[in-house]
Amino acid sequence: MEYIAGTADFHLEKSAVTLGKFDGLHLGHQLLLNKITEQKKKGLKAVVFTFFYHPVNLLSDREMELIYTEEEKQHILREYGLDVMISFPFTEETRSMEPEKFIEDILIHKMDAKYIVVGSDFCFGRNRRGNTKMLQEYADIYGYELEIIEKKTIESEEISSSCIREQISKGNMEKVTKLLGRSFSVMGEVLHGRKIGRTIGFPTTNLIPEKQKLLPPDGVYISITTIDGVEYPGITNVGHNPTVGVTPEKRVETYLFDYDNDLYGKYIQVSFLERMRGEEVFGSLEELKAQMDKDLMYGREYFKI
Ligand SMILES: Cc1cc2nc3c(=O)[nH]c(=O)nc-3n(C[C@H](O)[C@H](O)[C@H](O)COP(=O)(O)O)c2cc1C
Ligand SMILES: Nc1ncnc2c1ncn2[C@@H]1O[C@H](COP(=O)(O)OP(=O)(O)OP(=O)(O)O)[C@@H](O)[C@H]1O
Repeated sequence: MEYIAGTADFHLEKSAVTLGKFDGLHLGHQLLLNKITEQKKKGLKAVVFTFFYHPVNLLSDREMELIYTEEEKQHILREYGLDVMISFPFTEETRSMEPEKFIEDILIHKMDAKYIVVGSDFCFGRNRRGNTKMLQEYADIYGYELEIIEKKTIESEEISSSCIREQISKGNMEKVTKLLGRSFSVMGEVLHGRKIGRTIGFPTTNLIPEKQKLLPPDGVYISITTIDGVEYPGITNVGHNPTVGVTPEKRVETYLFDYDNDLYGKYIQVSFLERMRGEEVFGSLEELKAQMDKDLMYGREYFKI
């Protein structure tokens, strides 16, 4: 998959495009992604057009937390069979672009769009004036086919990135899995920890997620870790390890059942299945170990292993 980021200087030929923020790549988004990958049969390139936001949201000045980082999004889109991911700079200039100009300059001239699919509430351009009606009006003029998808719902609730972010923040991981159509995960390179874990019989893989990455509340989770395409069950702690001295950054630490190879430097994916408990401060390492033994038993029962 080609990744075009941070530049408005690109040119594609014959593309099938979907547009939006696509944070989470949830079940609703997947409907659109399936539509554009279907167009590959007709010789079109499957392209996802997203905006790259600065860590600080231009509109609210608050730091935005995202379900997936840019890098994670790329991994998932590659798995879905996309040809191109565009991460277009979201600047003052882009934000104030008239929607007609966006269609002409970006969709037609830069992307040569022959097929466009968006959700029914999709808005774009200055003051979000561009919408599906406008895209339809220009379809014949520029010769593209437009498909509009009704918002996907689950139990009469609309699926959106914002509602998924809310559920992640509450630690409702089973609900998150339902809405995403896959478990929420953190991907990254395994870093060296303080090597205390192994002294109490719990060696762990350490990930330090980017600041922008939204995480579920600190605590312990049932997890599955994917390493080189193979899935390993385990239990994961999210937090600052207060018992052994608070770490400066938040960590995602996983104890894998029945795995004892060296993982330092490997790129892994840790998926969160169920929240077990909050992160606690124990009086000693022995007390922490006793609780981790209980976590381990619960985890083994969960996976029936
Ligand atoms: C399943 C699990 C549960 C954990 N629970 C806690 C906890 O409740 N409180 C805490 O301070 N640390 C907790 N930790 C983190 C441990 O403090 C940490 O794994 C240990 O200090 C080893 O860190 P190291 O990898 O840097 O050596 C937990 C870790 C795991 C894997
Ligand atoms: N539930 C859904 N069903 C079908 N299409 C959707 C759904 N949610 C979003 N889309 C479409 O997917 C594209 C990307 O959506 P986008 O990520 O911008 O919005 P969102 O998922 O609703 O997130 P937010 O909650 O931040 O508004 C848009 O074309 C949008 O209309």
